[in-house]
Amino acid sequence: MYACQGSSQGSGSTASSKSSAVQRAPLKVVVRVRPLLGNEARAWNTIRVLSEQTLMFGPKVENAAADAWGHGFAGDGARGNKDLIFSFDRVFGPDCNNRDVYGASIQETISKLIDGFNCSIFAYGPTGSGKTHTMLGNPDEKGLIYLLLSDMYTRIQNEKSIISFVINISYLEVYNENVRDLLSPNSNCLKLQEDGSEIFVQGLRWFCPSSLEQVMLMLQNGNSQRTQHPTDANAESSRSHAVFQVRMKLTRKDENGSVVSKNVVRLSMIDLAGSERAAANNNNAQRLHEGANINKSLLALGNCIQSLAFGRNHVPYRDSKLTRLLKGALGGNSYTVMIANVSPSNRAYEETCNTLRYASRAKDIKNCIRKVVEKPDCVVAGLNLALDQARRKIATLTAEKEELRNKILAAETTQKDDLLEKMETLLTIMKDVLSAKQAEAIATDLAATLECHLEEMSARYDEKIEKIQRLKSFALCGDISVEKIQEQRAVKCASMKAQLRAAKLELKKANDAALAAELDLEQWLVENEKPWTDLIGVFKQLKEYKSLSNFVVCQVQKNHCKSALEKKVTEKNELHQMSRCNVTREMISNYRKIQDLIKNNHQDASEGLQLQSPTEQHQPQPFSFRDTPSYKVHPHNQRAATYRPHMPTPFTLKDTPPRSKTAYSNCTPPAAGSE
Ligand SMILES: Nc1ncnc2c1ncn2[C@@H]1O[C@H](COP(=O)(O)OP(=O)(O)OP(=O)(O)O)[C@@H](O)[C@H]1O
Repeated sequence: MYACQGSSQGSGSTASSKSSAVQRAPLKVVVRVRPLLGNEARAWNTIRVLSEQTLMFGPKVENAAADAWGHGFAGDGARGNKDLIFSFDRVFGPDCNNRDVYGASIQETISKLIDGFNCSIFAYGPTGSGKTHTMLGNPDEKGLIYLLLSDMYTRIQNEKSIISFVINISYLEVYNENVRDLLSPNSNCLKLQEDGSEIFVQGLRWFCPSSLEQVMLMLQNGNSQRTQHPTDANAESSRSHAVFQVRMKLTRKDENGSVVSKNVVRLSMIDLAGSERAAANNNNAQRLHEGANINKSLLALGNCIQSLAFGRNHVPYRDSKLTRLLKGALGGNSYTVMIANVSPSNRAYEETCNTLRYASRAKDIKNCIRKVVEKPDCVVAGLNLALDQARRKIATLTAEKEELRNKILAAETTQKDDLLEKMETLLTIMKDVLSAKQAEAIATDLAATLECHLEEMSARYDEKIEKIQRLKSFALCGDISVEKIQEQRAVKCASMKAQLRAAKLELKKANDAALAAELDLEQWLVENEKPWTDLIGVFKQLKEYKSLSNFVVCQVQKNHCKSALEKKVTEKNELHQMSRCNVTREMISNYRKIQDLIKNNHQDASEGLQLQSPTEQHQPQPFSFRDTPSYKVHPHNQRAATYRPHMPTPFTLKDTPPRSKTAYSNCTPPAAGSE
């Protein structure tokens, strides 16, 4: 709705502007006496308006005739009989409305603004005296701000052929010595910055409304943000000082359209918080704190007014945020109107008296006003402003950059998580595919087995049928039993077929599942081409690792075989060794048996045939293994004298050649274990 200017520039649009001609302009001070309100029916009236410029405060008894509204005067009270006469630029009695006040004291500020002068209007007075009623009004009675802006827009419309206007507005409040932007309620407390004689509010937003309606809407929004709390004197008491500012850039052109002059003027409209007695706050801690701050700032304002009125060199503007903000309006370059609002009720006796005294003193303040003409050296102000804006933009951009960096970091983390999640999904799909493939393989195997089985069964069945047929033809077997057999076979065959069908169905399901999983995988791969490619890389690597591991396994197996073989050889050798030992042992035993036999034969011969004693007749040849039948002297190796038994054939007696009895008589057996 509003074009935001984004400027924090406060009261000093004229920072580097040069004055054309300096004029001494006294503060215009008007007093407005509000009527006694419904709840003040029994109150005494402390003010009597004498003329358009004078009033009497605390009139004496003889002057205390009932006023036009039938109220008596406080002349006969303890604090009466003062008969103080005050004169001001204008006095508005209780019968005057906002339009009267506007027409007689404010309307002329429009001409001053368009002529190039800064203007300030502020409402001053105790709580419940009618400041807000005067400045803002209500739906039935528009306030001075509305009336002034409304006239200004009409004037702008009338003069747009010769003057072009650019209007910016801002609205702030000073509450408990903190400055808040009422048009950006979420903003923090704002800081005041001084640039020479001018005051800037850092971070204050300026808006560019396109119509009077927009201005009033913004004003309304700002008012809704303003701090208000009920007090004894006012149910809707404003507990802050509100400053509404309008900055106008005026560009005058001649009949040819050439720029004649440029002015940047400022109109400040201030609704001050009302002073009050601490006792009137019912001892509420927050209200007391507020009241103390309000009173402190109003006291600082009173001191500034006093210093300015007495022409002192030092004006204590820095004593409060309010006086710092009003520096331009009080004693500075501004045509200023002070509206002192007072209540005629004797309940506000002290406050009214003080207000009238300060207002009277303020009349002596003379501001130095000069036309604010935008000249080349004003460019410096513009540049300062631009610099200020650029700095703020840099700060904003830096903050945005930081925010973006954080967002990118967060996004990266999320993407990583996403990728991991996708990988997990892929793994799950792959597992599904694998199990589907395995199920398919099992089902295929089962189907093949069943088919084979069925074929085999069918063949056997056919065979049996044939056999039965044959038996039927030749044997006694009746038709009925053959039929039964056939029936049983058919049942078995049907069950086998059913099994086959079920297996085929399983196979189909497995196929479908595999297909679906493959499709899922394909889709996933399309969606996640990159992680898939990466995965393929991983799989390739895995394949390489697998072939490597196969190779290692082969090597291990080979080694294993080798060691098994070696073990077998060792076993064989051991067996061989054992069998050799056995043979030797058998040979020895055989040899002994032969010796015994020879002995026996020899005895028999000696007894029966009267043979010569072998010792006498035949010296037996010493036993040599050459005599054994297994000994073979190779014709080409006559020198070989080593006994090499023919291992598989055990040595037996029947293999020994017939020999003379004496030949064995003195034989000695070979040592056990020798070859
Ligand atoms: N001229 C007037 N005519 C009729 N009623 C008035 C007039 N001035 C003030 N009032 C009424 O007096 C009451 C107090 O007025 P207002 O809120 O404007 O006081 P105030 O000075 O702004 O007080 P505070 O400082 O506590 O905010 C209101 O109900 C208002 O309607």
